[in-house]
Amino acid sequence: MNLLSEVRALLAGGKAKEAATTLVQAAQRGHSEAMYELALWAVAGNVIPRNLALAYDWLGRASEAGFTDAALLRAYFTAAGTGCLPDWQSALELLTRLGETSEIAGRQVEKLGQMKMTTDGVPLASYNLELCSSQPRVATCRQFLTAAECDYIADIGTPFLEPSYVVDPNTQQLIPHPVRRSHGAMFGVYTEDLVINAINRRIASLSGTSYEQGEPLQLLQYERGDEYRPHLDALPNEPNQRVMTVIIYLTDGYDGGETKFLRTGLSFKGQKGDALLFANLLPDGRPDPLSLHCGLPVFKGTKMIATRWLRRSRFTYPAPPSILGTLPGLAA
Ligand SMILES: O=C(O)CCC(=O)C(=O)O
Ligand SMILES: [Fe+2]
Repeated sequence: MNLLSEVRALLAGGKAKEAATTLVQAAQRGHSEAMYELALWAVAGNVIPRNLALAYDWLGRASEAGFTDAALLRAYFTAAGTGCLPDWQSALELLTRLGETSEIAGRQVEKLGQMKMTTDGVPLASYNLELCSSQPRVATCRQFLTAAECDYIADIGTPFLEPSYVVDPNTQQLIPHPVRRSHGAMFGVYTEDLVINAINRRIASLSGTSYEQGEPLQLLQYERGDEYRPHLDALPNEPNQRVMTVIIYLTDGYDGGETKFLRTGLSFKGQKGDALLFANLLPDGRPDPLSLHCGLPVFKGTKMIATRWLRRSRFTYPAPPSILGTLPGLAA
């Protein structure tokens, strides 16, 4: 059995401490895959406590040991400021060096080279916003992304698409999502990259928010008959509310599938690359009932969108409770 299989078997057998100890010892011996795995554990936080700085450190060691996946993730962490201070320039340098041998990195470097931004990753763009409605505030920005950028999001996210299901709180079984019939994927910590990060920065600049306020970019795919039934994007009893939503249309040429605000009648169907922005809250911070909207059923073709929900302040997923209280062998 190889080392990671052994670690996983220990974990599955309820021996979390032994699993973590084995992993840490292998990482300390210079086993690059173990270093990478340890970094992933430190991000996930379900076995050992979440520790992003530690994850960043182990990603660094794994990349020095020549592990490309670790180097790619480290470049992204460097750009996003995950476990370190954000440093776009260094991230791009890391990625460019990786691009000499890694096709994935090379493609990212090429895409980034086509974007207008400062050396610090600040987008250099002016946006032509057209107001569609003032209550709720809805605006569009035509050709917010290029066709190539839309294709990139769809390409990178497609392998992660899953049917939209939720866990039934009563039975703990997976059941179809009550509001959405579609396939979805999230660009989280492991799947966001510098290109998606740069797009998220552009979304922040378009919406006048900071990059940190965004939830992970979501990819949604609707085939014939799929839809997003009427809903509010604002969450019940949430102090860090979703103040705004940005939807980018990644495909066009499908029938049906308009985004519709049911209480005002406003309906929008973006062309590939267009963005729709809307406010979800009333001036007093409560969810705005007029922001009730849906994605109407698709009749023909495939609709793909990218959605980013923007919070009032910095958004981070809370760390899950971890099985172990400390990281064996490395605890201070
Ligand atoms: O599919 C659409 O047009 C709407 C999507 C939506 O409401 C959302 O992502 O929050
Ligand atoms: Fe929505």
